[in-house]
Amino acid sequence: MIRVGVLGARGRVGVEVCKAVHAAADMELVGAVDKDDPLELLAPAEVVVDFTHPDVVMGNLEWCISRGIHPVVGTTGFDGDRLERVREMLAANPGTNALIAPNFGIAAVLMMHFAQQAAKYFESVEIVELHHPGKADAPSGTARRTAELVAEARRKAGLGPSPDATTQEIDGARGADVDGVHVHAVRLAALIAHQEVILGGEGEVLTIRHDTMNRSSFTPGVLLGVRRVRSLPGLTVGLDALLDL
Ligand SMILES: NC(=O)C1=CN([C@@H]2O[C@H](COP(=O)(O)OP(=O)(O)OC[C@H]3O[C@@H](n4cnc5c(N)ncnc54)[C@H](OP(=O)(O)O)[C@@H]3O)[C@@H](O)[C@H]2O)C=CC1
Ligand SMILES: O=C(O)C1=N[C@H](C(=O)O)C[C@H](O)C1
Repeated sequence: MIRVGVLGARGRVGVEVCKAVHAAADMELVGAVDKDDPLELLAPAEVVVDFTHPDVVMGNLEWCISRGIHPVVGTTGFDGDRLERVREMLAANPGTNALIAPNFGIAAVLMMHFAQQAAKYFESVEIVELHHPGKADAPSGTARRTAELVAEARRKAGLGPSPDATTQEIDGARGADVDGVHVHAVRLAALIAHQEVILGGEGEVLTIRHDTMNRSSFTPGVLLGVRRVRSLPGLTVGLDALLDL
């Protein structure tokens, strides 16, 4: 049995993760912690799943890693600096591993992978992510990671920036520039999490779209991460590394 703790246990995703861990035959839910609960409740855990908030996740990681607990992190807001700090924490605590994935949905991971594969064939690419209005970070972690993957593929293919003649603009009209890829963030009541990667070439447009229909969609990926994190040395970023793509 894997002893699992959950941080953000009363949140939109945390509730689903607790249910999934509880139902898994090879896992025991040993601690379910939310805001203002003592982290010490997680002390019996081997693996802690974090779906909290970008403002608090680094402190949670420090607490877990310094105790030899392997974190599986869905919370977003990670940039290169944050990932480097996690690597340093892990280096100071050998034998402890961490998995940080901007999206645990299998279809979402495939959408990112397909976008990366397609990128080299198109002159233009932009990303539109659409989320519920309760989301703290923009652009989403998924959009940020997709933009990085697409940008890497374009660089490898020798492609320059997507063509764009804009010389006059209201601030933000062209979205955020993530590694040279324009990313647009929509926040709208009734949505959960959605993304379109729009690729344009010679007389053709390819749209790769992903829709999250409910938050239980994240749990198979989270459980896979919980099962694997103890044997993945150091820091693993993205669920794709576990999916034999
Ligand atoms: N990687 C992935 O697949 C996915 C990632 N996410 C990300 O996960 C994060 C959480 O999303 P979501 O569940 O929608 O958010 P919610 O706000 O619904 O849940 C977060 C929960 O964490 C609690 N919390 C806040 N601070 C702490 C703390 N210090 N310790 C413990 N719990 C705390 C919140 O309490 P309170 O409300 O009182 O502040 C809340 O109950 C976001 O960053 C989101 O982008 C979301 C979906 C999928
Ligand atoms: O906040 C959310 O809801 C989600 N966050 C993640 C992200 O920022 O990419 C994953 C998914 O989009 C849902």
